[in-house]
Amino acid sequence: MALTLFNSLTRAMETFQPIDPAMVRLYSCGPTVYNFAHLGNLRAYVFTDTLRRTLNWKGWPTNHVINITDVGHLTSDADAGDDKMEAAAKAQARSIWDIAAFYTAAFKIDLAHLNILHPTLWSVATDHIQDMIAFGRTLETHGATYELEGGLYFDTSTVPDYGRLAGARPDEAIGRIADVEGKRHPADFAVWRSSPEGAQRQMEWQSPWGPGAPGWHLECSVMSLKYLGEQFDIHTGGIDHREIHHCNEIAQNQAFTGSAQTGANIWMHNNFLVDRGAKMSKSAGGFATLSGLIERGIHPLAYRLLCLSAHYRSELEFSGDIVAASLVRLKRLLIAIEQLRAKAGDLPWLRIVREAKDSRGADFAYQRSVLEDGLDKRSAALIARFDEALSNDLMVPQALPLLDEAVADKAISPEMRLRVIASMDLALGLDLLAIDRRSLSLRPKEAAIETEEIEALLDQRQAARAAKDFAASDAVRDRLNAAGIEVMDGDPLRWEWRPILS
Ligand SMILES: Nc1ncnc2c1ncn2[C@@H]1O[C@H](COP(=O)(O)OP(=O)(O)OP(=O)(O)O)[C@@H](O)[C@H]1O
Ligand SMILES: [Zn+2]
Repeated sequence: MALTLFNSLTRAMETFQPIDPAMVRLYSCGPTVYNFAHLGNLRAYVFTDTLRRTLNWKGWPTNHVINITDVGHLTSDADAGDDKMEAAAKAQARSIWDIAAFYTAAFKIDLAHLNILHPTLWSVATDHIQDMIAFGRTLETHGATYELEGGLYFDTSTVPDYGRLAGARPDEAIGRIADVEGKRHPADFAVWRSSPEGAQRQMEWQSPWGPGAPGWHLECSVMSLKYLGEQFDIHTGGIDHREIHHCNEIAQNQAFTGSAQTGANIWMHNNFLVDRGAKMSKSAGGFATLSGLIERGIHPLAYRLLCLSAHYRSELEFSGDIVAASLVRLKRLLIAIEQLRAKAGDLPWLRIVREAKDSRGADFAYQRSVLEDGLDKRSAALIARFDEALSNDLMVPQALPLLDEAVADKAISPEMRLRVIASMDLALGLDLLAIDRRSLSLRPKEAAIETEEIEALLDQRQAARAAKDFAASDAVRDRLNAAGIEVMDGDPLRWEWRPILS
């Protein structure tokens, strides 16, 4: 089935046609590593991972590059303020290199918790300074820049359709500030920022424009070009990047190549995770992190499931209750899968499912051929409907219920149902055959009770209810509540509990 994707550039659904079907080239804007990623940032990478897994599931190998921004991202995307890395280093009295190494490692741990596959390549901005300088020189020789005291600036009037991605009219300033003396147009931006006279930055390099550091937009243009070529298939990022960062990348790409090509055929943007109770911003501080969720007893894959429950182009609301509900949904799924596994016996194909985790961009054709070989008609129909949902601009919320259908369809043998689930999970990444209900039950750090005790009390409560001793069953519930555990009874599969989050 053809894959249709929404292209932010044309604002239309397009049939995906890879430039080279033997290797789809995909670039994702990576994190700025000056702090822990917040849950909103991580939604962007669950989206990217779902896209990449979908491509692999549909038979395309991907060369997937994610960058690490360890220099150049200013506190305002609109080209003003301090470098986020410099500011964090100052605030924490640590070296930038320390900060970058620490938060890069923390980011990769978050991704592993979310079962996000490693890209083919991590590219670190500070490893590419000379490439960036060379790129800037070319922009200069192509007449796309001008020099100011603050550094080398890109002249946005030199590209004919500047801001097309943002959907802005050429006479609109797209919310820029013109506080840099001599800037010709508010939208012009720094390609290279010179170090201010007398003030040495922790991170600075010699350049034809004096000592300084690259602009944030330059990094992505340079690294995508270096590893994926002048025109590649798909570029991803959060919706906030559509307005400035990606417009500027495109402008640089066009000035560099001297063509109207934007750098990527398809530009895709995930919408935001919003928390009505708190600001989802690294710079603002006080944000929700994945490790924070884990400490409160929420398994990270419950957060992944929450991300998958909304289409990537819709806003997704976050709250303690919503993610706790997602944990219950995942638990129910795992209980049902456990029961299927008990009936199915040995699953010799599990090994290849595990190995898919190290794929680094390889397609899943082999894994799928093993899993789907000899499927009966009903199972094949489920897979076909799953394919249809994913192929419709990654309509994962419509694909998820098919997992439940696969679990429940008694007309299909348990072993075959499990193979269908395993194939679907290659694209969904919920790790359904690697974790079980028990591994999902993380005891909240603050909880005054051990998991075994919770389970034992639940059994007691179930027995009391069966014996119609409601006073005893209520007493157990109250005890659990007091320890920060909410009891959900009446579940036909098994009584459950979840941490009280709000
Ligand atoms: N609330 C959110 N929901 C979804 N994606 C988001 C959200 N906030 C940021 N993103 C995306 O997360 C990715 C990583 O962003 P990055 O590390 O550059 O964050 P940042 O801009 O420094 O953080 P912040 O803006 O929160 O201070 C980007 O693709 C960005 O668009
Ligand atoms: Zn970028």
